[in-house]
Amino acid sequence: MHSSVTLSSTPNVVDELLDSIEVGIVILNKQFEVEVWNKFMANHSGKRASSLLGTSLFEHFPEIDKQWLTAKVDPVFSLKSPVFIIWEQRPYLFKFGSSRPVTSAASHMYQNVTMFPLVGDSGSVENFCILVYDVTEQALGKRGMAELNEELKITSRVDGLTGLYNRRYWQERFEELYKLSKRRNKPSTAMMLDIDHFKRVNDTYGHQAGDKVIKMLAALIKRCVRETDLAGRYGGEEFAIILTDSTLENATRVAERIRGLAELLEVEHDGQTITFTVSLGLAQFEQSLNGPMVWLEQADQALYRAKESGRNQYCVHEVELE
Ligand SMILES: Nc1nc2c(ncn2[C@@H]2O[C@H](COP(=O)(O)OP(=O)(O)OP(=O)(O)O)[C@@H](O)[C@H]2O)c(=O)[nH]1
Repeated sequence: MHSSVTLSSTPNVVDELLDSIEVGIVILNKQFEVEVWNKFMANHSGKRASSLLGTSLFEHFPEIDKQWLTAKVDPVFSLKSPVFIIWEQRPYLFKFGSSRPVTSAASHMYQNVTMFPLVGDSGSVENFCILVYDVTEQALGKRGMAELNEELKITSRVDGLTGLYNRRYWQERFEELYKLSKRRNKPSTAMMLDIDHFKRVNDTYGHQAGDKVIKMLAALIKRCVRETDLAGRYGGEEFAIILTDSTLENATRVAERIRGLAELLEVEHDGQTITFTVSLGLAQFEQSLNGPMVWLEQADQALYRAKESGRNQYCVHEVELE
């Protein structure tokens, strides 16, 4: 028998109930001395009722902040009202291991806790009861859901083949970046990049080989730009990159680096070696720009000129050419 509570009529039934229920039941007095400690509590804490009864709860559970719990319990005595602590607020009151250590991803038991007054014959509150519910499964379910949502958010932003931002998300971020550039007085440069004669790659080596080329080029682009730059797959074999805090001059160096490395890249597919080149167009942000798409269009026009001028090169948008 673990509890010390006795009801005059049916003590054994009450004790059996206390010990068979899958909820932690603790009764404490005003000094936080333990009066009832049911089997659930004994099993999960590894502390038997006999070693706790008549002693302060805080002696046995140093993880419980005495000041915090005392303040939390105050309404139970002063207002005779119950108090609830849910796992989202505080994952647990008693630091118990997870009840399913092998199958569960939790290292501890998540708990919902209810504390309510026990009113004595005199009408005053001498004791209070703490109910501890194991809500680990529920908490993990909710946490798992949040992680799943996070994963979904990422996959909806990223292009599956290249790991770069997809067009929709890139566009969203680009518009924010444009607004930021309008407010800040720092140079940024837009870069459009397109693989030359990509149709030939597909036609000669097959679509899968083409995909491999796109993937390898994306990896090369990632290596050449800063983490703070905004790089996205804008179309099939077309990429858009905003080089933030970068003047046109700096951007031409990045463009030349990408161009040179792409030219040297050898993509192996089915025992064959594929080489290719890229063309690029650059346009620096100007305060006079009339919207983000105008900026991007300028880079695209520069790209078009690079193609027209023989490919495997970059061209720059020049204001006087407008
Ligand atoms: N393998 C593969 N091919 C793609 C993908 N997206 C677009 N393409 C192909 O890319 C080719 C683009 O061809 P075009 O726009 O005519 O241009 P190009 O052959 O690269 O020639 P220029 O851009 O003028 O140098 C088309 O054949 C598309 O089918 C993709 O995700 N994977």
